[in-house]
Amino acid sequence: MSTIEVTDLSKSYGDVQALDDVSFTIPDGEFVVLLGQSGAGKSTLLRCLNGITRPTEGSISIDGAEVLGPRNDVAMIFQQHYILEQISAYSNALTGALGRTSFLRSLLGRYGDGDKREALRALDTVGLLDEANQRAGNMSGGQQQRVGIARALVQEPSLLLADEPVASLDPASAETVMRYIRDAAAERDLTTIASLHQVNIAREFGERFIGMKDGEIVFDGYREEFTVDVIDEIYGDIETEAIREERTESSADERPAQSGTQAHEY
Ligand SMILES: Nc1ncnc2c1ncn2[C@@H]1O[C@H](COP(=O)(O)OP(=O)(O)OP(=O)(O)O)[C@@H](O)[C@H]1O
Repeated sequence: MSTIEVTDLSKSYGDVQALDDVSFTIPDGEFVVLLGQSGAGKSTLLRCLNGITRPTEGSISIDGAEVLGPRNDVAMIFQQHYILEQISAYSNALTGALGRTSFLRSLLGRYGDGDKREALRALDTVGLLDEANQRAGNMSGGQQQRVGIARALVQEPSLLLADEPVASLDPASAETVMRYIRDAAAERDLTTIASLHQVNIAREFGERFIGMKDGEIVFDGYREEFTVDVIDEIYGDIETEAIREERTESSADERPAQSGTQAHEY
């Protein structure tokens, strides 16, 4: 649980302006979804937030302390979960405690009792307690991603970042994984920022939405303000054309109650 303050953040790679004067504040425990077309700057922003990438200008602070490099209290979930396939789900989850375990102890697999309890609690949070001893390589893509979430939770972060965490999953698994991320964040009152490219999933799980385009923030608001027009602004007409067409058809049809269900999702 942390307050995040991003102030006048810019990042350029040579001539490419990946982030352009980005500022926002996220209060304790908020669940924020980051949206934008490919190349909008989402990953760059997340990498700056976890200290992997140094901004060209501006600053980020977590609970008043400036981010100057990678921190143990910031955990990241990736599209590729990078779990170790040869070992169990439980052992994978335990590696989240590496940051607070001496090299020798981790080499010998001697984690503290508190860390072991935390690994089991995290596996329980993501619905994998019964599969704790299963070899990670034998699990489905969605389960492996949930192991990655458990590992991030064992890190005991105060900020959870997720970069396209469900992009490589089928729609049903994507929903399941997002539900576990959201529930884990709620259970631990964990400030969370997740970048997503599926608008439907973003709408379903987001509390606050930050829309990016060409490195700038073009929208920052809550569910009730996150309208089809806003989605147009973020993505151009591509994502919403079908929805608008459905709406036009259903009103011409004078049978709105039987129109396509997707239109009601927006
Ligand atoms: N290491 C890098 N070196 C050079 N250019 C980079 C680097 N990382 C990102 N960029 C550029 O910065 C811009 C923003 O990229 P970024 O990956 O942050 O966008 P994104 O919104 O996360 O896109 P995607 O959804 O495709 O991952 C793009 O033009 C990208 O090519």
